[in-house]
Amino acid sequence: MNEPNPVIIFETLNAFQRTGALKAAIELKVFTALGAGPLDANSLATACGTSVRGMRILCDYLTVIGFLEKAHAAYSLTPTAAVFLDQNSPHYMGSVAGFVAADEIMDTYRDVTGAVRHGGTLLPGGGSTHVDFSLWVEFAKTMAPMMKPAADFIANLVAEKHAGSRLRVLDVAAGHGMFGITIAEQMPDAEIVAQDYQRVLAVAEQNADIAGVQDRYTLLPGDAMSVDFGSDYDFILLTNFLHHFGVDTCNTLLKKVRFALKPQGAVILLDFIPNEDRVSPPTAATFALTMLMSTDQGDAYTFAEYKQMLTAAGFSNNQMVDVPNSPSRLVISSNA
Ligand SMILES: Nc1ncnc2c1ncn2[C@@H]1O[C@H](CSCC[C@H]([NH3+])C(=O)O)[C@@H](O)[C@H]1O
Repeated sequence: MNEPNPVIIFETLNAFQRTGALKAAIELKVFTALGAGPLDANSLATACGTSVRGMRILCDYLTVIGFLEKAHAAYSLTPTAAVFLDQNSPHYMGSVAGFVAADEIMDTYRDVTGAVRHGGTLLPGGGSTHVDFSLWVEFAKTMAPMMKPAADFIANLVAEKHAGSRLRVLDVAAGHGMFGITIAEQMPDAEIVAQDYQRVLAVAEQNADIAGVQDRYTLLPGDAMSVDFGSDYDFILLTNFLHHFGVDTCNTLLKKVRFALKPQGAVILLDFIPNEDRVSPPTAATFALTMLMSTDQGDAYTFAEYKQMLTAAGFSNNQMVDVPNSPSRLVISSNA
C-alpha cells in the first residue's frame, strides 16, 4: 500500500477535469435525462442537445468516476446520481455547483502558492468575509439541498427536547434560512429570527413563505458583529459561520451570543470539525484549505478549539455529535 505510485500525482494534477465534467453533466441535465431509464450516447445526445462524440466521452468519464453505470453501451444512474442529481428527485442538489464550483471560487485556486505564501486569501478585503462578497446570494439560492440532512437533524433534536413549548430561535448568518425554517416547520410554536445581510435575507424570506412559516419568521438584517441580536432566545444557531473568522472574532461573537440567550438556552454550532490530528475525516479536514483560499483568518477548528472558545464565552456544557449523511458535526453548548 505504501509502494511509490505516480498515479496519484497525475490524478491530482488533473482533478479539475472531474469538476468540469460533473458541472457539465449537471448543466446539460444528463442525470435528469437518465431518470426514466437507461439510454445510449445517441439518444442522450438528442435529449440533451449535444454532439454524440461529446456525450459518449462525457458519459464514459462519469462512469469511470462513479456517477453512471454502463451496460451494452447504455448508461444508467448510480444510486447517488439518481437521488441527488436527477432534477425530478425531491433530494436534487445539482444547484450546489452554482456555489461550490462557481468561476469566482475556482479562479482563486489558480494561485494556491500565493495564498500559502501570504497565509490567507488573495481576494480583496478579506474575501468571503467582506461585506460585499458577491457569492452569498448565490450560496443562499443554491446550497439549501446540501444542508437538508443537517437541518432535519437539528430540528429533530430541538423538537425532541422541547415538544410543545414556545421557542425563540435566532439563526445567525441564516443564508437560505433552512435551519431556522425547518425548526419552524417541526414546531408550530417556534418563532425564528433570521439574521444575515439584507440581500441574502430576501432569499430566506422567500423560503419561509414557501414553507408557510412566514408568520413566525422575522428578519434581522445587518452585520452579525454589530447588529443588536435582542435577547431571551432558547436557541441560537451558528451554522457554517465561525469558520470564516479568526479566534478573537469567534470569541467576541460567542460572548455576544451567550448574552442574547436565556440562562438555560443553548447555542447550536454546525461546522466542518476535523479530528484533533487535523487530517481526518477527509471532508472536514480539507475544508481548512477552503478557508485559506477565501478568508484572512478562517479555519476548520477542532472540537478542542471550539470548546476553548465556548468555555471562554461562558458555556460550561459542550457536546459534539456527528450529523448523519453530512460531513458536518454539531456542537451543542449551554450553561445547564
Ligand atoms: N458579518 C456578517 N454578518 C452577517 N452575516 C454574514 C456576515 N458575513 C457573512 N455572513 C453570512 O454568512 C453566511 C455564511 S454561509 C452559511 C449559511 C447557513 N447558515 C448555512 O449553514 O448554510 C452567508 O449567508 C453570508 O451572507
